[in-house]
Amino acid sequence: MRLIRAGLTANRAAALRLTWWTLLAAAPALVSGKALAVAVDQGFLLDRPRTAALGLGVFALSTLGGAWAGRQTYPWLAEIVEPLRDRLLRDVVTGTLHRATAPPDAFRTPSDGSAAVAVARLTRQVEAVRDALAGQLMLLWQFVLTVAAVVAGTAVLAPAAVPLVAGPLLVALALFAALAPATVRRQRAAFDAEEALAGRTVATVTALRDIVACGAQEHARRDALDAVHTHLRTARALASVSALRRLIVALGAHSPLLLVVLAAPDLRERGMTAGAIVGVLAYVLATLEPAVRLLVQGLGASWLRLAVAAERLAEAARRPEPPPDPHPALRPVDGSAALTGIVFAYGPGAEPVLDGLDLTLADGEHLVVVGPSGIGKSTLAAVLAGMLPPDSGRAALGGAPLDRIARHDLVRARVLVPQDPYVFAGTLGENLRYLAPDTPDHALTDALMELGLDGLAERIGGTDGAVDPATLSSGERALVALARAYLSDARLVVLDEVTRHLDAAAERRVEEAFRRRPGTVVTLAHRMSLAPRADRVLLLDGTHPSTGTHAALLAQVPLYAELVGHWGTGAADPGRTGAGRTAAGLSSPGAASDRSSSRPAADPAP
Ligand SMILES: Nc1ncnc2c1ncn2[C@@H]1O[C@H](COP(=O)(O)OP(=O)(O)OP(=O)(O)O)[C@@H](O)[C@H]1O
Repeated sequence: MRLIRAGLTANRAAALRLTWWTLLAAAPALVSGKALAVAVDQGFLLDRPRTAALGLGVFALSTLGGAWAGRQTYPWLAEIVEPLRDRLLRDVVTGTLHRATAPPDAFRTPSDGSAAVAVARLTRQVEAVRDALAGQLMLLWQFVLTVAAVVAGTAVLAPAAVPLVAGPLLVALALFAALAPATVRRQRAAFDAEEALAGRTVATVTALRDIVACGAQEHARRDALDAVHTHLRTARALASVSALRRLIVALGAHSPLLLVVLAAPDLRERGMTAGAIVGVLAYVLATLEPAVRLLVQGLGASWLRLAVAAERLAEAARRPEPPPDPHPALRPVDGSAALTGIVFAYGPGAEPVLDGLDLTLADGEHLVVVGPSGIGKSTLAAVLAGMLPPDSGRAALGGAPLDRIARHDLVRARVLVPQDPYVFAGTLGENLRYLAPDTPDHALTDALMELGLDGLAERIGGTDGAVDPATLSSGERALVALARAYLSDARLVVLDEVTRHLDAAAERRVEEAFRRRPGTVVTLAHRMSLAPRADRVLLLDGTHPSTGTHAALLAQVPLYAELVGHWGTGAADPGRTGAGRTAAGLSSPGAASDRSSSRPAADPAP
């Protein structure tokens, strides 16, 4: 019922059109009595065959018109029923699959053990419910309007006959409504008994050999007979309800006929014409009787079947309550980060790239990560950003463990700009607003100036100008990606060697822009030039990572001094020359205060 009500209110327009066409389809019921009365009173009784034929012709034409109007109701009926069917089907399939995949102890799995079979069976049941629902809805609609037409027609033709027609009808309908709950109960009991009997029979037949082997024939026979008797009892109870339904039809449709015939002399004395009485009889016999019979027997039986089937489908649509999450999601509160004992390897048998790494970052701190090429800087960046889950150890962002942060919160909390940043075809504004769609125009303009993108913006016609990624230089692509990260809400920004695409001046400008922006910045550096200006530097050397200020590392870590020396002498990127890697191999433990431990430790800073 809830589903039907929801369907009708959701599609008011279709419900109104359905009412309109059903009203037209019921029109013959209204016209038929009057047309017959005219044919009798002014045709047959006055010996005017043409008038009689005219009256009968109107009757026939109105019937044809009613049939045509009846045909128009179906598309609107479908408009109401089809969405209901879709919804029911979705709920039932979802509910079944949810229960099938729920933990076995918490929820019952489908009895045949196969969700696919259960879904297929329920889908067929939904189709049956859809058909039954459409039929019942139509029946109910037509009944209400037909009865209204009969009562209105009788009131016009022979007002004194209205109580004779409407009185028994109302009593019959009241009885029908009062009996409905008991009938539903009996129908359900009959359904259950039938299913139990079928189940018992299948079980007995499939276990026949075992039953004979155990000598349990008598027991099996008793069980089967019990099920048969229960089925018989419930079927009889249902049959008695069917008999009552026949009585209701007799009361609602046949007794008015009898009453009008018995009261005919009296009605004649009170001024009713013979034609009017024939008209009322036509209303009762040709219109009211079929309508009541259809309602009580048609609606009665299949509505009950529908109610029981819908009840079962509702049970199938029930979704298991999700078990309470023992680890509810957490949100990062700031841009701080903490890595503790991080071990990460690309594959089960592979040598770990990060092996027991510790690192803590305060909110707002700027860290530069240096080290030879291939040492694990990008891997560290991906672990820090929650893109690579570590094999062991704990990673936290803003006080929340990374694996407890919901995806959408993580996306907002941090941004990683990769070595080869991505620019998509679209306007410059769309590219820059990608992570922060609500950025106002003035903030966009400020960011362009801050990062040195104003030249590009001018060239392509402002932030609404189209960006063609293929025509941008790698430096411009890097700047677009950097500006995108700059405008985001992320409190942790990780820049993976992206500034290598920029010249030293542009790199400095970007660095200063990010200095003014609130939040933590981790820069994986290809040049040592960034290190002296960072709050801290992390040197990855494969076995003994070290952190500290540039000055402290320079003084205490030979590898670091070597890297800076290479840079100072104008050598190419030491990481890429391989000099760093060699130096890493040569460096001795204990060179810096936090390198003395045998366990690699990036914290604390000296
Ligand atoms: N997807 C991957 N699958 C397997 N091994 C990988 C993968 N990505 C990186 N590696 C290996 O992990 C190690 C660390 O790589 P990573 O890219 O983190 O180093 P890096 O210090 O960032 O290097 P570079 O400075 O050259 O970017 C390297 O030996 C690399 O070959």
